[in-house]
Amino acid sequence: MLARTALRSVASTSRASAFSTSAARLTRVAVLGAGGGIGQPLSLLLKSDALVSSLSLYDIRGAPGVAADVSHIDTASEVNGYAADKIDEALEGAQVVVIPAGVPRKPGMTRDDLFNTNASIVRDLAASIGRVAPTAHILVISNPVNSTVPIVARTLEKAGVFDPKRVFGVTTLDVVRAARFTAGIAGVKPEQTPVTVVGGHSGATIVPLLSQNEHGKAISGDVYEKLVHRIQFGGDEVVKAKDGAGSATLSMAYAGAKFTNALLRGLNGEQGVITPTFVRSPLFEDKGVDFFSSLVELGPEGVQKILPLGQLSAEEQKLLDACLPELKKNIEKGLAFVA
Ligand SMILES: NC(=O)C1=CN([C@@H]2O[C@H](COP(=O)(O)OP(=O)(O)OC[C@H]3O[C@@H](n4cnc5c(N)ncnc54)[C@H](O)[C@@H]3O)[C@@H](O)[C@H]2O)C=CC1
Ligand SMILES: O=C([O-])CC(=O)C(=O)O
Repeated sequence: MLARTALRSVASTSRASAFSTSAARLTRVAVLGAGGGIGQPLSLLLKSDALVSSLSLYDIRGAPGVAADVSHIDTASEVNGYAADKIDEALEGAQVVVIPAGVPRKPGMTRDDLFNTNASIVRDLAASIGRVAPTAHILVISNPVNSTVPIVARTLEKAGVFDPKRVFGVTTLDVVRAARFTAGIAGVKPEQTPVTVVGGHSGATIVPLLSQNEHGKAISGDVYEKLVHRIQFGGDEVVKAKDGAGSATLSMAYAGAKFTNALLRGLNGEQGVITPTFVRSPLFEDKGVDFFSSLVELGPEGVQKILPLGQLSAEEQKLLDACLPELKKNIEKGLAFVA
């Protein structure tokens, strides 16, 4: 029952461009890293979201140009661009802050290899948010997500403004890939194969719960193994194809806009907005894993309810067992960086 309701709700978040306008509390959204490969198309998609009333685009390079460009689009929201020394102005009044700032992978690198560069970028941005927009909802895209989300949480905690209902790691691209790849195998439309993906956002920490979808459940043996591997390592596929020019940007912008729209609908009081996201979570606290991605119901204050995983197959239990120790290490690395 839970699984069925949850899957219907995930499917309901799949209309990234069918942005609802009714009874909307309009929202000021800031994008930090708006000049980058993800930031630019994400800003474009957010300009098309009727729930966004004001878009604040910030980057250490190029944000005013992106803002001027995007601002010509004929939707009602206002757009402003902010250069490197204008972080405070960019964050002023922001209710939602999306962070795709930081370096992407090159072939041969793991997401964890980005830690040395991206940890301090994310920590410093989180400190600015804590100071200027302490009640904003923060959506972290920058990798390694398994560590950058704990970095944001601990930085806000140190500033005395951490609210676990308002900090999210964006794992939507794993959900998008899982639906797409499963549909391809099943020969149906991706709307028919919503897959809940839990855990974290890198390799073995990505755990797709294929058994909870009727089409996913029918996939077994070698095809199942290959599908799980493709969902877990979909990012590598893009990194390899881009051959040194970066990682997923367009599909990530789509996923980022989709998650932002889900959050905005929840903030606006829409009922039953449920999607996986990486949050401070009690689900595996007893195993020392304080952040975990699972289905989360989004509401007027952000995280409204963290849902249990539901029934797992024997294969999924094995994947989860492999996920938890690696995720724990990634989380501890992030927390230790701030401490
Ligand atoms: N969560 C997910 O599923 C995914 C996460 N990513 C991650 O997103 C991040 C960004 O990727 P891309 O956009 O492809 O990289 P990019 O290099 O094209 O863009 C990053 C942007 O961040 C800006 N930046 C760097 N330091 C900054 C700071 N202190 N303040 C504001 N802006 C700053 C850069 O000037 C650049 O414009 C990477 O860490 C990548 O690994 C990428 C794909 C999926
Ligand atoms: O693979 C990467 O480095 C970017 C990413 O997180 C993804 O595409 O899932």
